[in-house]
Parts: sequence; C-alpha cells; structure tokens
Amino acid sequence: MIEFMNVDKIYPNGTQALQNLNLKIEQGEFVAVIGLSGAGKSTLIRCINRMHDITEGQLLVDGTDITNLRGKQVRDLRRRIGMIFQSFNLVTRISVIKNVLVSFVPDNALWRNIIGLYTKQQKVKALEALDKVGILEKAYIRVDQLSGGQQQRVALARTLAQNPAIILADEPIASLDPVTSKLVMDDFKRINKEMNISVIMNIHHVEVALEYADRIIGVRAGEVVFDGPTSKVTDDILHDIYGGNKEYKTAFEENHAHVQ
Ligand SMILES: Nc1ncnc2c1ncn2[C@@H]1O[C@H](COP(=O)(O)OP(=O)(O)OP(=O)(O)O)[C@@H](O)[C@H]1O
Repeated sequence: MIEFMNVDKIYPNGTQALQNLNLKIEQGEFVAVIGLSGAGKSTLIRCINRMHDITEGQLLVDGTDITNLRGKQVRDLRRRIGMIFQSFNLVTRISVIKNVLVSFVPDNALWRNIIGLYTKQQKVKALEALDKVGILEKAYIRVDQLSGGQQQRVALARTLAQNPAIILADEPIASLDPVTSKLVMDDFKRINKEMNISVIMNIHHVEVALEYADRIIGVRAGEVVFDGPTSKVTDDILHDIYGGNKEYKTAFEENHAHVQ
C-alpha cells in the first residue's frame, strides 16, 4: 500500500507542487492521475520512488516511511517500484534482450557487468518478461529497429523483469499513435490484473484514463480535487479538475479522435 499523509512538495525555487495530499492506494489498484499541465501529476508520481523528495508530511510504501531512506535502502525501494517514462529510456543501439537484462545489473558482481555476463536464469527471466508483453520474437533485434509502441513494451518488459510490486508510469503513451497506445494500455491492464501489480499512471488522455483505470485522482494546482472510482467521474467533475480551462476541451476532443 502507498499512503500519502499531509504531504507537501515545495521545489527549491519556491514552487508549491503538492499541497496537503492525503491518499491511500491499495496493492493491485490501477490509478490514473489526471489534471492540467503543471497541476502536479509528475511530482506526485515521482515522490513515490524518491525521484523527488517531499517537503512535509509522510509517505509510506508498504508501511515504511520512505522519506528517510538512504543509499541502498533507496535502491531497494526502486527495485520494488518500476518506472516507465514517455521517452522509453532505452539504449537504442543494442538488442532488446540486452536492454531488459539491464534490470539485473544491481544484482550482479561488477566483473559480470563489465563483460556483460548474465546468468542463464536471468536470461530466462528476461525472455519471459518479453513474452508477457508479446514481443518475444524481437528479443535479438536492435531497439532502433522497433516502432515506438514496441519500444515502450521493451521498457515495460525491463520493468517486469525486476519483479516490481508497483509500476509508476509518467505519460507512457504521450508519444504514441492511438492504435499503438491501445496496445500498450492493454499490456498495462493485463499486467495489473494478472500479476496484481499496482499501476499508477500520469496521463493526459482523459478518455483513455477513463477506459482503463479503476480509480481516478484529479489534481488541480497541487491539490486532489477528485478521488474515486472511474464510474463516478462525470462531466462536471472533469470540468472541476480542469478548472473550466479550455485545455480540458482540447484533451477531450483529442481523445474523442483517439477512440474513433
Ligand atoms: N524541478 C522543478 N523545479 C521547480 N519547479 C518544478 C520542477 N518540476 C516541476 N516544477 C513545477 O511544479 C509544478 C508541478 O509540475 P509537474 O511537472 O508535477 O506537473 P504535471 O501536472 O506533471 O505537468 P505536465 O502535465 O505538464 O507534465 C509546476 O508548476 C512546475 O512548473
């Protein structure tokens, strides 16, 4: 479980990105965080794996207050929490499987990493992860020969290989076309349901969020203005989250195009 208790985040330049956040996210939930650009979505997600430090309050992951973790403890936390970015973060000039095997680097002796030697068991795990996202046949192809959607699935496989309890996804489909976005979202949903991995996703596409997530957290100016099951989200609630801003309309229209 992830628990935010009275969390504030103020960046060193004085910007208050999160204000008095109180949230509980149970293991296995699929949560979409939505809101205007600058609302605090990325900050919220990135506090969970200590990419950003909170300023006030407590943030618990499975009962441990992560605020005071240091060094190896932070690395251990990050092994339990996978992260998927909009830009995939892959090494494109090497093979798919080598990118997935990178997730084992923290487990291996330095000499193994220097010569790129992985155990048979690690290779099997990497291939299994690729199989889970449907791109096993691409294992020995260079990443730069794959489409954007396939690259995002490699990133997902790399995260799966580390056996995470939680996956944080920061705009994972922002640079993908609608058809590919659907494939990637289907992967997230399957992984969430079959493996009981929590998914917490920051997403601009409102309709996609409503189609895939079980729970919506609406953020406006650093505050949670809606938190509830997807089925309870109404047009009025979306207007409130997006502050009547025309960006909501744009996001909405974009997403209508998305599903047509
Ligand atoms: N490293 C930083 N230093 C200072 N201010 C920051 C930093 N990162 C984000 N901010 C500010 O914090 C606020 C929240 O930003 P955040 O990136 O979390 O929003 P967001 O909802 O994810 O936006 P977007 O959808 O555009 O990615 C914004 O006002 C932003 O300018």
